[in-house]
Amino acid sequence: MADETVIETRALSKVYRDFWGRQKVRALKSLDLKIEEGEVFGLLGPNGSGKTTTIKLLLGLLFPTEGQALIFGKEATDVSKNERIGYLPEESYLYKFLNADETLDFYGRLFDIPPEVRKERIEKLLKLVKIERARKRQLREYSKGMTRRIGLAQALINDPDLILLDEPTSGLDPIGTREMKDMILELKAEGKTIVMCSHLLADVQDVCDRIAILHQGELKELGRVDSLLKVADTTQIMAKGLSDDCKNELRSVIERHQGELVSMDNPTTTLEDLFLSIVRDSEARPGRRVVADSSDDAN
Ligand SMILES: Nc1ncnc2c1ncn2[C@@H]1O[C@H](COP(=O)(O)OP(=O)(O)OP(=O)(O)O)[C@@H](O)[C@H]1O
Repeated sequence: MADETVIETRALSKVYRDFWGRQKVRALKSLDLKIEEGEVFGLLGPNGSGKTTTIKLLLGLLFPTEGQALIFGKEATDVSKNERIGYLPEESYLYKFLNADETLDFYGRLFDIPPEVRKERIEKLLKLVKIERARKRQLREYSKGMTRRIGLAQALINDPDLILLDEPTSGLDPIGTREMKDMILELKAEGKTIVMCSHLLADVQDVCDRIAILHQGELKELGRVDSLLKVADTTQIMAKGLSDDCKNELRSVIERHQGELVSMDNPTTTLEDLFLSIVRDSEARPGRRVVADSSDDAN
């Protein structure tokens, strides 16, 4: 990793002006950022914090008011860098009367990809986004999850080295979300660099190596997810098959060493894992139902 700096911003700033050129909003204030090859990078922040503005500046869709945005060492406004970029906007505007094959073929032609390479790439992408079986259906019949997946395939048609994803999991159910996260990790394993912005913090935590948190156009935090989330002065031990005697002994060892036992519990799984295992189980054993037990009801 870290062979090439894919994105570098230097004091990148954006002021939106109104029709008469008067200053309206300082959307981004002096952003300094470096994103290296092979990273999955998350851009976080509340509504209006400057995430979309940053993405648009990186894509060269907006001109900075001050500062610089460099992509693969070139100015973001240099169109030649577009060949190495894939972009999934929050809403994909694809032609609803084309099917998946036709859609990918259309975008492949826009990039001047030779027919043989195009054919091979379309096969690979339909497999990656798992819509091979629906490839001949018009996009207007697609569910939200399928629409998001074909949007991703479209963003990848030029085999980009850098992929920008705007809210990749928004509106997806937990299964669609898990699949999208797995696809992001697959792309990372292929060596792609990925920048995503999202409000869904658990999704960001699952896939991102590093994050930046923006607030009111300013960078407030930047770092590796694992180190930012590490609770420095607490030790977690996970063990299986401990007897009550052993647990008591552990308690007294901690006491003897002047430590404070915060908890000694059975760990809980995540709601995502629980949901996915229930759906998988239901697919494997259709017709099985849970009869509500009054003790499980909320009081
Ligand atoms: N074209 C524009 N003209 C004027 N102001 C704009 C324009 N686009 C965005 N803004 C303002 O710039 C600020 C940053 O907006 P931006 O869309 O970058 O935020 P965001 O973090 O992507 O928000 P969200 O999470 O809601 O998508 C906001 O105050 C917004 O109102």
